[in-house]
Amino acid sequence: MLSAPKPDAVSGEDFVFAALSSDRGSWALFLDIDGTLLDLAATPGAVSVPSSLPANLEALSRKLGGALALVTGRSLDYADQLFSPSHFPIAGLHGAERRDPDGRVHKATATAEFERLKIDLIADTANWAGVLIEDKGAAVAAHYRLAPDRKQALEPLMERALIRAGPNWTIQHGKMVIEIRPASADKGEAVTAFLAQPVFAGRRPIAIGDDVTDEAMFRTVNRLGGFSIRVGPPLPASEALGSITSAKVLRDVIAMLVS
Ligand SMILES: O=P(O)(O)OC[C@H]1O[C@H](O[C@H]2O[C@H](CO)[C@@H](O)[C@H](O)[C@H]2O)[C@H](O)[C@@H](O)[C@@H]1O
Ligand SMILES: [Mg+2]
Repeated sequence: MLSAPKPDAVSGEDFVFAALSSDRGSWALFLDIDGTLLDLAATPGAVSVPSSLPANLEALSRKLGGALALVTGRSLDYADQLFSPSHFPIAGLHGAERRDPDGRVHKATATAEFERLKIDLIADTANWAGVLIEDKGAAVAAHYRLAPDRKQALEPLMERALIRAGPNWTIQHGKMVIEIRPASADKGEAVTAFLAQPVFAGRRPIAIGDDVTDEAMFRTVNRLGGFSIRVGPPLPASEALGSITSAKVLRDVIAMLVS
């Protein structure tokens, strides 16, 4: 439930612009994808990647000495396709998958039971108009953006699916979506893992995200003396220290930083 804006929230765009235009050697940047770099769309497949964005991110990454990573709930492979031909260090499935700056890939694997429960979820919701099951390999998302009334019915369905998945998976709530994701790592742990690597080590992290899953990386960067930014209105319930109005404003700031 949305509540009143934080009165003391810092302007995220001013902070990012000032920090990354003057002191690039000190900062590392961790960027969520959906709702942060990209505008939200009606379905996962309907997102549009502005044609200048991958090149602008590459240019910014170069200015940061490579210390820029994408940290997303998408699968690593799907997120890579979105930004193709660019390839950034990336964490997928909310932190459970990762490709490090040296190219090493850490993948999460689905069990046979997990594969079966995904098939059953698709069958169980086949007649629920507007509900979309997204198969992400070792995670699965039940989207209800096109059928908000189905949220209540999806919750127990996903809780039962989680029991079948077992203790190595957990529920992840998000914007008009209920997911089952590997419990092995969250976005905060993914940020910690990146910061342990030479390209990122010793830098202060800035994390930018828009959703519940991003709170884990906000907590991590706040604890490490970095800065956290929520895209959207500042919320008392969020641990982000600053806010940016929209994904478009963030993209404009990135474009200005590399122009
Ligand atoms: O961590 P993120 O990069 O923000 O990914 C979170 C989820 O994003 C996608 O779902 C969301 O965006 C869709 C496209 O705009 C939208 O239709 C949906 O309602 C949102 O929940 C993606 O499909 C999920 O797999 C990600 O976990
Ligand atoms: Mg997001």
